[in-house]
Amino acid sequence: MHFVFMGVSGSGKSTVALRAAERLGLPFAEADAFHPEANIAKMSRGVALTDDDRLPWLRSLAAWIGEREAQGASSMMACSALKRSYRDVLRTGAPDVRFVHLDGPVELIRARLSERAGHFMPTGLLDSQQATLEPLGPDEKGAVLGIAPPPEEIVEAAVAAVRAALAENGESAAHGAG
Ligand SMILES: Nc1ncnc2c1ncn2[C@@H]1O[C@H](COP(=O)(O)OP(=O)(O)OP(=O)(O)O)[C@@H](O)[C@H]1O
Ligand SMILES: O=C(O)[C@H](O)[C@@H](O)[C@H](O)[C@H](O)CO
Repeated sequence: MHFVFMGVSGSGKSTVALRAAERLGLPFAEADAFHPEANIAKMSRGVALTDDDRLPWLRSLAAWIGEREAQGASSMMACSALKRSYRDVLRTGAPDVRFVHLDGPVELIRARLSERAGHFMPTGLLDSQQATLEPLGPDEKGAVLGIAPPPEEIVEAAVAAVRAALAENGESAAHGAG
């Protein structure tokens, strides 16, 4: 089973998913690290990516999930996955890909982004991220977590949700996808 922490830039995907993956001993991918240089350059200039910019990137992420699946491992990823069609690409990676949407008020996210240092993503792209975001549909497997609490609390909730999902499937994180 594979878990993608999704949400707009600044929603806390990297912060929460990395710590949850460490807690659960799951392999982790930071989707930002898979962007081609042209995409990073574009976002750094304050220009939003298009569907065409994102497609090869999403395919490379689906391939990463597919590799973990082939190894019999579960996995965790931090990836904006803003549109359903993007999540559809990620779902091609393995039979069971689930999403954890980190969701909260845009002004809270803007405040966090304006304080974040050393990241290529300008705060000015947040409105475009919000406009592009399509929340999970009722038929999409996953969960929504609020981002107001401190990170440790969200990590705790995420770990519990992932453990519950794995247990329902008769899997345990410690042994990968059993
Ligand atoms: N629950 C939280 N409470 C307070 N600050 C937080 C919380 N979660 C994340 N942050 C801070 O908010 C900023 C954005 O978080 P983070 O970089 O994890 O977001 P992201 O969704 O991965 O963003 P991007 O997609 O742009 O990489 C960081 O400076 C992080 O330390
Ligand atoms: O689809 C996108 O627009 C991108 O994935 C962005 O969301 C960034 O990569 C990330 O949020 C910035 O750190």
